[in-house]
Amino acid sequence: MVVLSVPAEVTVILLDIEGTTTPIAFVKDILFPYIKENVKEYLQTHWEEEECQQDINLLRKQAEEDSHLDGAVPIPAASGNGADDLQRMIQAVVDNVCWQMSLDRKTTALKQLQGHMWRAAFKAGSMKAEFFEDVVPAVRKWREAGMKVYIYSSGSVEAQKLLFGHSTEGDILELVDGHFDTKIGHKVESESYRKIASSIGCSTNNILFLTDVTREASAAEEADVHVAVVVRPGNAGLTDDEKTYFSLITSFSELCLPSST
Ligand SMILES: CSCCC(=O)C(=O)COP(=O)(O)O
Ligand SMILES: [Mg+2]
Repeated sequence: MVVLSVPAEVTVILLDIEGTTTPIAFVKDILFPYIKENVKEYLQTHWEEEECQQDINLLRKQAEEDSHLDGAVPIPAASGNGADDLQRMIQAVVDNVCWQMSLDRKTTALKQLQGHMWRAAFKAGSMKAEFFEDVVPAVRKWREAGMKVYIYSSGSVEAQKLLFGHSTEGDILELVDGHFDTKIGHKVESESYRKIASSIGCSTNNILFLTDVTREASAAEEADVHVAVVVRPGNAGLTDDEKTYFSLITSFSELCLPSST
């Protein structure tokens, strides 16, 4: 088995979700279709609720920022014109969500609404999150060895907790020391990794970040975070240069901690 030695200064392992702990297929074939199929009904049912109104306000703000983009869908403010007005707004939100999802955008606004929508399905037990089989045993081992384990995903912290709390491996939320999402910054910006280190209370070089996306790995590395790119079935292919440049792993079991034999 190929082994990647974890540098001695590493005390924190920071994990991406989609393509790293969890198959991209689970996200693309289960989580995202659920949103597309249910968003209209969800908005009709929850429109008056404060949480839903906050989500819509955030989406409207994002739509304003996106107005220069090709195909962007604006979300009008209420004109106070009764039921027709409401249906027009709901349709605009649906169209905006579908447009963002067609581009796999990682905006905080989209991710927040998605997290709130998945809540019902996870809590009802009709959806269970998938993890690669090496993930749970490796994370347990790292924690036993004294490592802290954090998550950094574009999915909202609330959505992350749903996945870890309702997985095919059971409730594995206790295996995670903390969660970060795009509220701390985007994953392709190196400043996000400095902020994460500061929030954890460590130096950036105490962190090892595992991700499937090389742009995220480069941003982390620019902040002096150690990185390894995770190669999983269904992940996007890497160029020859990327394969040469980055440390690659295909399973968490390939990581060898400093004290391990
Ligand atoms: C954790 S929520 C489900 C996945 C998701 O919406 C997403 O955007 C995952 O992105 P990641 O940063 O984990 O690759
Ligand atoms: Mg990912």
